[in-house]
Amino acid sequence: MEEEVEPFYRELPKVELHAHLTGSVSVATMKQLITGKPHLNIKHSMTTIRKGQQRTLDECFEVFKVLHQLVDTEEDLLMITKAVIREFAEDGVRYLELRSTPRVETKTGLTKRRYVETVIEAIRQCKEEDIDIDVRFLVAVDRRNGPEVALETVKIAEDYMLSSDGIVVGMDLSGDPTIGHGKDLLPALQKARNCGLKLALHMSEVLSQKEESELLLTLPPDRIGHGTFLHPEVGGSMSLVHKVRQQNIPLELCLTSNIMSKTVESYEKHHFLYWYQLGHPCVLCTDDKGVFSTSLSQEYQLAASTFGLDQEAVWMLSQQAINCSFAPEAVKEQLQQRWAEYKSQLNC
Ligand SMILES: CNc1ncnc2c1ncn2[C@@H]1O[C@H](COP(=O)(O)O)[C@@H](O)[C@H]1O
Ligand SMILES: [Zn+2]
Repeated sequence: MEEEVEPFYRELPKVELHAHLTGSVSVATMKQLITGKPHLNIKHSMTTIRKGQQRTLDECFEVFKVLHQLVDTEEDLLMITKAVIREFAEDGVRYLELRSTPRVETKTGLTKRRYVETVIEAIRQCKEEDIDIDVRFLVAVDRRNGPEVALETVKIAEDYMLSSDGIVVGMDLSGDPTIGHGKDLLPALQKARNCGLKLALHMSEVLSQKEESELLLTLPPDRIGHGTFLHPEVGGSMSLVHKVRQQNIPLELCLTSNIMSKTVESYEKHHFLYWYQLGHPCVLCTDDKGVFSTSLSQEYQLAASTFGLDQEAVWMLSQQAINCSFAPEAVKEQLQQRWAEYKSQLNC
């Protein structure tokens, strides 16, 4: 898979803004985890969806349950986080926002706070090891767990935003989109926003979420994950499109994820084209690079070949992502400079 990506896409500096930690665990790391826990009797086919294969979104959430069994100690969590960061860096990602849902594992003593602290520790260690990537953390709310857990998670995120030297920058809303309703989570998300946490919310990943998306847009979120069914041609509405455009809310678009989990029929029919043609900020992302056997450079290459983007256009797409990030302004400026240097080297 990796060899299929042309050097231009690998060398292109990239910003990854939508990556779920557990879903980003690579095949090599999964092998290591599976070998270390033979009693779980987990087979490889249960953790990765290979190229050309598809699963329903429901089946994808079953895969996450298996992965969570494999990652149940602080040690595992530290190891996978560092491996995922290294892999993104090797793929040319220079700025990464990782998101993950804090979990409790009573058997091993893992608590939600230790979970967050361990991810932060892994990010710090990578920095000390001089891995060439700036990593931030979005604390995730799993929608299936309801309003109380959401409020508890906001409190945790707020505490670490204040004590992590800028590593925790925001929150994510994710989880099975067919379970729970955004209206119950609105107070928690409002609270997060009010205390200065940025919001990246999965919205309209499935068709039935029109009303919920209207409601979430009142916050408003700082970025939208997927937004597959926002526009009227696929069952969304002009009102949703207007609100997203008016507020200039960037979309995090994950081509392979949507095709493999069958919410989009084919690459050609991906809603990237709709929003890109409107000139709306679109950021290419991987979602779950391990589960969906992809990489960010591969996603850029796929977008370019599917929608006929030349190198200049691909470059602009990658550069535009800097401004959509939750990095402080000074960091954005540094990244812009780096991008400009790369551009003169690549001559595109
Ligand atoms: C495929 N589309 C998707 N839609 C919605 N939520 C998703 C997702 N892919 C991943 N997640 C969310 O990320 C968790 C795994 O990473 P963490 O354990 O948090 O690191 C999943 O349990 C789910 O809540
Ligand atoms: Zn996602």
